[in-house]
Amino acid sequence: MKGKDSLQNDEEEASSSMAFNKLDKSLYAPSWLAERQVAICALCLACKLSSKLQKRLVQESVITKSDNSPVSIADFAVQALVIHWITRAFPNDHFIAEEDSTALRKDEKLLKDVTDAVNSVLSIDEQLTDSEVCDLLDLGNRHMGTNERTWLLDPIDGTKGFLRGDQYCIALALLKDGAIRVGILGCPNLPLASVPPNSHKVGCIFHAAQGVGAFVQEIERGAESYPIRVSDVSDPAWATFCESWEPGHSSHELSLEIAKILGVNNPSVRMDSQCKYGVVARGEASIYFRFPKEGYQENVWDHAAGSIIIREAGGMVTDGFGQVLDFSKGHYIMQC
Ligand SMILES: Nc1ncnc2c1ncn2[C@@H]1O[C@H](COP(=O)(O)O)[C@@H](OP(=O)(O)O)[C@H]1O
Ligand SMILES: [Mg+2]
Ligand SMILES: [Mg+2]
Ligand SMILES: [Mg+2]
Repeated sequence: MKGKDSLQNDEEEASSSMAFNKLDKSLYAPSWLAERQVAICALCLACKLSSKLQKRLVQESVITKSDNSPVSIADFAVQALVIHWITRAFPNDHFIAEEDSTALRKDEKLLKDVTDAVNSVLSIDEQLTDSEVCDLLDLGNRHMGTNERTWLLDPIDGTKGFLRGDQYCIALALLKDGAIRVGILGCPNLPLASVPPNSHKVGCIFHAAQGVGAFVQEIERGAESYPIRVSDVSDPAWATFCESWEPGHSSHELSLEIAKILGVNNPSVRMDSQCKYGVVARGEASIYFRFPKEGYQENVWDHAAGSIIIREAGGMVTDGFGQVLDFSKGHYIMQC
């Protein structure tokens, strides 16, 4: 079964919509085809790089940031690579990304390792210099205007999982006119699972665009996309919920308490990163609970891509009070 709204079909849809567009602009909904194609290509390459780096992980190359969270060569290298790829196609676009070059500019060896890592997946004529890598990283800190096209990037989401050898993902979303329009999650360690005929394979990319639907595919350029839907379980007794692996990121006690009140019988699925959104979007779990400590402000790049994938798969993402999330105010998520 191939998705009715897969990337290939979008091409025809987009060209016929162009004619339609001339008649009535207000009825024309863009399918963000070029953005999705470029972003999927970027994440295919980035997943290849992160998988390589996860296999030869050297703990000494892990730095602790000012908020006590870890960052590795992979976080820097993937951010530079993805921004390089997106900027080539869309040179005027802006970025809000998790990392910057501060640590690398102070450590020659670390910078060289990061540049070597990025160049290991680029062709000979595309090789980047140390200074280009730093500049690309810092494009992630450009402030946006209200209507600018802005990509929200988490180069390695779930860095703790990545360092443990577990789940992590690369998360990219496009914000335009105050709303998330496109979301892509590259999940190199997540099985394709329920997607025949590739169910034995590990590694998948979830992607969605506003009004187009949500899909999953193998981590391969041009791979076929399959539509996904959230679970249709309506009785909480049959529901499965997922939550962070790290108890410091989300209270396991509180989610257990709420699950009991709802009458959920199944044990929780604990997993790092926005892979949880992917698992819910394809119906393998019904709920994702996240209860950080009081005062913690969630970053836009930790939820933007996952949110649109859930919404396009027929689900809902809100804060604890049922309010829709606002990704348009800078680094932090606000309530609408
Ligand atoms: N005290 C805290 N509470 C909630 N989230 C936190 C946190 N400290 C870090 N995080 C965020 O949790 C993300 C990982 O989510 P999860 O627990 O679902 O794997 C981290 O992303 P990074 O790994 O990109 O830094 C980080 O942004
Ligand atoms: Mg981090
Ligand atoms: Mg993150
Ligand atoms: Mg990160």
